[in-house]
Order: sequence, then C-alpha cells, then structure tokens
Amino acid sequence: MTVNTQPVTESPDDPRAFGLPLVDAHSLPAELRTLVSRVHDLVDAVANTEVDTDTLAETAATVEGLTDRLNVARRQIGAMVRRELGDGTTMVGTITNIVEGETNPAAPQLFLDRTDEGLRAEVTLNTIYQGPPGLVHGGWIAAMLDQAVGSVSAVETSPGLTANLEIDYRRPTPLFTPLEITSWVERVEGRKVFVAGRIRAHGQVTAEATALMIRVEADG
Ligand SMILES: CCCCCCCCCCCCCC(=O)SCCNC(=O)CCNC(=O)[C@H](O)C(C)(C)COP(=O)(O)OP(=O)(O)OC[C@H]1O[C@@H](n2cnc3c(N)ncnc32)[C@H](O)[C@@H]1OP(=O)(O)O
Repeated sequence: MTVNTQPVTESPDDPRAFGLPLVDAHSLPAELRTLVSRVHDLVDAVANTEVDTDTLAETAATVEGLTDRLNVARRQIGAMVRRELGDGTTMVGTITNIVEGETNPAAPQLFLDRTDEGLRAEVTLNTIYQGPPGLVHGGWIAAMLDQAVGSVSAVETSPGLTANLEIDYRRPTPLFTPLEITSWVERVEGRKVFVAGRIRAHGQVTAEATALMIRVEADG
C-alpha cells in the first residue's frame, strides 16, 4: 500500500486532469522542491565524479537507503500538477514530466510562461543533457521543443498529443549557456492544432520545430 502524507490540494474537477489526481504547484512542500534540486545536483555529481572506489561504494549504499525511504509512499502514475502562469491562467501537466515536471530531478525544469505570441522559457543545461562534447543532445532539443509546442497548444486550445514533430537543427546548441525557447500556435483546424517553436542561444536560432497536435477529450 502507498500512502501520500503531503499536505497538497486535491482538485479532481479540472477536466484537463482527465480524472487523475491533481495538485496545485504552489501547494507542493518547499522540502520536496529542495529535495528535487539536491538530487538534480547529485545526478550531475555522479555523472562527472572521479572519486575513489571506496567513496563510490559508500555513496551507492547511502543512496540505496535513501531510495528505500522515499519509496514507502509513491504517487499514482499520471498524477497531474496545475501551475499558474504570469497572466493568471493555468496549465496542467504530469507532475513527473521529463522536461517540466516539478518533482522530477532529471527534468531541466523548463518553466514556460505566457507571452503575447505564445509561450517562452529560459533554461541553462549542464552535462546531464550532453550529446556531442559541450553540446545539448539532439533528442533533448526535440524533447524541449515538443514540450513547448504541446504546452502552447494545450494553453491556447485544449490538451492533446503530438501526432507529428519536425525539427531543423540549424546550429549546435551549447551547454552552460542560457537558451530561450519559444512556441506559438500557427492555426487550428478542428482537433488539429498546427504549432511551431524555436530555441535561441546568444540570440541566434539553433533549432526550429513545426508540429501537429491532436486535441483529445476526457472519456465520459
Ligand atoms: C492526454 C493529454 C495529456 C495532456 C497533457 C498536456 C500537456 C502538454 C505537454 C505535453 C507535450 C509533450 C507531448 C507528447 O509527448 S505526446 C506523446 C507522443 N505522441 C503520442 O504518443 C501520440 C501517438 N498517436 C496517437 O495517439 C494518435 O495517432 C493521435 C491521438 C495523435 C491521433 O489519433 P486519433 O485517432 O485521435 O485521430 P486521427 O487518426 O483520426 O487523426 C485526426 C486528424 O489528424 C491527422 N493526423 C493524424 N496523425 C497525423 C500525422 N502524423 N501527420 C499528419 N496528419 C495526421 C489525421 O489525418 C486526421 O486528419 P483529418 O482526416 O481529420 O483531416
């Protein structure tokens, strides 16, 4: 049996949650956010460490114990989070989303916010997201753009799934550099939402995406 003892707001009536457990981002405990951030740093430390084997073995045992401690109370798969955007509107997504999820230490925490054109985020990536030396992995570039175009479609129309995603890699996307990610809706035809997005580093476009999102309705 799993028990969730965290003091979070349950709001099952938002149709964008598809009947799944939904919490408001602002009600997540500060302690959880701190833990996520510390583990994010831990992943980077593990990925890059050259310490001696005794330290490695001790650390592995410690981490195993911590994992067991946390696993006594797990969220339901698909649990959702609702975040408030700068203009007061809200966005709903899975709480462990690999790009944006508040509780996911592996996520780069790409927090998109509303602009006049669509959505925008800024993020700086470290070697956890490395593909070629010093550069962001192409799959991660696609993942961030998928998130950005999927989210703008959800915010400006209603939630949907990516049917098609096309990426043009224009220039290498550097690590340890602020990246600006933007997305916007180009047109809507019934359930089909045609969207686009881009990533810029130092003001120069490094990648561009076009995508087709298909809006889905909650059952019942
Ligand atoms: C569940 C929602 C969660 C919400 C979370 C919100 C946060 C968002 C952030 C998340 C961001 C991350 C996002 C992710 O990671 S989403 C995860 C990755 N995507 C998927 O897993 C989707 C898999 N595919 C499907 O489930 C189905 O194919 C879908 C649902 C997409 C459509 O199957 P459905 O049976 O419903 O519809 P339909 O087949 O009648 O097609 C409808 C229309 O679309 C046209 N068409 C279809 N495919 C293509 C194509 N490839 N190119 C061009 N056109 C295409 C088709 O011809 C038709 O046109 P028309 O004949 O009407 O003119």
